[in-house]
Amino acid sequence: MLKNCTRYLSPSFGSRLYSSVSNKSVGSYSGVKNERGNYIATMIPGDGIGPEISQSVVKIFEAAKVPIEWENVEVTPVMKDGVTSIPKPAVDSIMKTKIALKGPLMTPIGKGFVSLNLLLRRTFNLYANVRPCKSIPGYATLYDNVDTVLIRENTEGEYSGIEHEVVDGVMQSIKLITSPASRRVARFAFEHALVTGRNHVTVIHKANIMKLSDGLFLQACLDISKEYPDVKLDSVVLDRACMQIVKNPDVFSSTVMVMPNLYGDILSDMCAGLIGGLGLTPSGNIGKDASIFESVHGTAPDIAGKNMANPTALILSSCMMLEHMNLAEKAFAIRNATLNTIAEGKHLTGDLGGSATTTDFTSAIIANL
Ligand SMILES: NC(=O)C1=CN([C@@H]2O[C@H](COP(=O)(O)OP(=O)(O)OC[C@H]3O[C@@H](n4cnc5c(N)ncnc54)[C@H](O)[C@@H]3O)[C@@H](O)[C@H]2O)C=CC1
Ligand SMILES: O=C(O)CCC(=O)C(=O)O
Repeated sequence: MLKNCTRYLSPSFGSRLYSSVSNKSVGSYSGVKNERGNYIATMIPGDGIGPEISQSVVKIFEAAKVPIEWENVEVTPVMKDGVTSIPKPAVDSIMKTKIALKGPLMTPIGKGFVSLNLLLRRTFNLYANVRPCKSIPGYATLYDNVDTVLIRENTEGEYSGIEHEVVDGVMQSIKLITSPASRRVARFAFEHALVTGRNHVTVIHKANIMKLSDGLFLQACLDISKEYPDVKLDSVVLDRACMQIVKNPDVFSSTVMVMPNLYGDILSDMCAGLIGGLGLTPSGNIGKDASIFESVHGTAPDIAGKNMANPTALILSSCMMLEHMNLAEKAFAIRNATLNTIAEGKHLTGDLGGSATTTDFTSAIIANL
């Protein structure tokens, strides 16, 4: 059922297997090369720092001779029958290519159009959001042993977007949890645990308080675990998990955490903080028919347009994308060059305490390829 798992071992950085599962029924890439021997991938440059960091990936892919041609599309809010939608050229491109790299998209706070990031995930049924977070050798933080893999349900939960005013001064947001969505993300987590050799799944929940919704999520994981007798299952309530991760992240370094949507969003930013910040953490939104890879961070409006952004998170996301496309050698080369550049410490961007520009850092990675 599963392809053999290859661990990508780097002499300097050890295993950093970020790739998603390869079981077709759970989500794998099915694109084909064109007549020039290249795959076509959709590029959504995004807002804020998005165009700067996506340009960095484009340059690195060119230098590394990655067999990919980009199809650039913009994602801006368009109204269709009174509902916010994704522009048709973007939808058509992803339907065709089945794979995309996405810069961050801005969402207005407390008003305005719905999140286009969430809309993309729902439009393509990208039900599992894989967010790995691993300490960067040579970049010292309080911790040198972070190695977490977090899988977030990506289509419902607190992010269903069902909100209304009950009466003046009383608002209600619905947290929607369904058995099918919980079971499919649980199955993804078990498949991921198998292919990465972690062989352990930890459900993060608040079923002590949200007995029905989180209770259903937890039960779905328990049910699916019966199909995976070789994978250990346990569960931890969210608050305790947060305390344990900041006290000793190693506790979670041999398990795959799976959780409802909002918990995954918050915990993954917290994990990013343990290794040096949001400039460093990648993610993959995986679906059966398409997948979109993106940084965990947002548009960083405070530094946008200043050539100051750290492109590492998007570069590592692009490496996850390459692994998903079975281009593991290219992923290995680019990831190593990026991590080597950080470890050398000569061309660090401002978020890591340096003064290099995005373009300086990118050139240093290319020199290290
Ligand atoms: N998946 C996506 O596209 C996401 C989009 N957003 C959106 O982004 C906008 C801004 O959100 P914020 O809350 O300000 O979060 P943010 O992640 O954009 O920024 C938080 C802080 O981290 C820094 N930062 C983030 N990425 C960085 C990078 N690559 N290099 C250096 N520094 C970096 C920023 O400068 C800022 O100080 C909002 O509209 C939000 O809705 C937020 C998170 C994810
Ligand atoms: O869509 C947004 O603006 C924020 C989304 C976000 O933080 C996430 O779910 O990763």
